[in-house]
Amino acid sequence: MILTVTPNPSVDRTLEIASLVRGDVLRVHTARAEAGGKGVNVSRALRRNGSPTTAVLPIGGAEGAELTALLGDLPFVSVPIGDETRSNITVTESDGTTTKLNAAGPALSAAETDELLGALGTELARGPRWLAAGGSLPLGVPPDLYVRVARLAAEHGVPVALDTSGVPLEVAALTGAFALLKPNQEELAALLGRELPTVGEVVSAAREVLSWGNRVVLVTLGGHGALLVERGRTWWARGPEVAPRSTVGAGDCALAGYLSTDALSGERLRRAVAWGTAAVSLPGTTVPGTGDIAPEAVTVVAEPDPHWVVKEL
Ligand SMILES: Nc1ncnc2c1ncn2[C@@H]1O[C@H](COP(=O)(O)OP(=O)(O)OP(=O)(O)O)[C@@H](O)[C@H]1O
Ligand SMILES: O=P(O)(O)OC[C@@]1(O)O[C@H](CO)[C@@H](O)[C@@H]1O
Repeated sequence: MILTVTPNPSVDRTLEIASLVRGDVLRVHTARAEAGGKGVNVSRALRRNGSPTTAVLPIGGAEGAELTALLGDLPFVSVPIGDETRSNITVTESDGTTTKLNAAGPALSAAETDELLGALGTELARGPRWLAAGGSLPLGVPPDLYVRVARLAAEHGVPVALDTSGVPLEVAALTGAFALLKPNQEELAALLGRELPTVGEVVSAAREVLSWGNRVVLVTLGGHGALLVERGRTWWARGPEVAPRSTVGAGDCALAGYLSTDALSGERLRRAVAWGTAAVSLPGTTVPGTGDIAPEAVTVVAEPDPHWVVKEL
């Protein structure tokens, strides 16, 4: 079983339009609402592919009631909060451009934060294979929440995969307490404070993160696939070119794909990229099922050429 925790989940509202013109009245041709937030998406992707999972999350207000309904048959444990769960807006254009407007979200009191950790502790005691924690933190929650999450998981011997950004990532990564960190290229660049335009530069940044004590870094590179960096070993995997429909949640699906198997590293990376690639072809925050995912179409290279360019400057 894979447990996930999402301190700041959302109702993801997606508006599909022809093209975005600032200041105009634009016609929406499709509108959808899905359960969102990074851990929630990891759970949704695992569930859709038959892997047992439970999501832990705070839920409040009318948006929270809608989120609960949108979770459908996903096993979850929710902690009631006084403030309202957020809605995040995505605008996708017909050329595949995705624009996202993420709300700050509710404020959580210290007692609500403790209740969330309490609920997580109860689920950790059931002995999940992994805990995947992810996303921004709600207002009022100290930036070291993921450090507390890692400590709690360590008490139960559960490895933690973390996907967050900004200060919570910096604070967490520096403790070196994570079995896996999943930054995208931008998040890793922000963490290290430098641009990472080539495979070699991404790999040395990831190695720096490993030197703090973390065990594995999975760097997602958008259309360039993903790099898996372990101590002394690196793999790069890329999927076939696809016409993106919405990139929202692709990183979460990649993480779910990685966690879904105990295969050897290169194969786990292949699965991550296959799940991520499948996600971008689907609208909104829709997660792919087995019919969408094509691991055989993914190329995996061990010890890739460090000179390959993965970001134009
Ligand atoms: N334009 C694209 N074309 C093909 N595959 C893509 C594209 N964008 C993303 N992917 C696939 O999805 C994976 C995750 O993408 P990305 O690096 O954008 O994650 P992310 O920024 O963490 O996403 P999010 O935060 O929205 O979940 C990539 O490793 C790749 O396999
Ligand atoms: O604001 P955060 O917590 O950083 O990100 C939230 C979010 O953008 O992440 C998911 C995609 O990864 C979406 O479902 C959700 O809206």
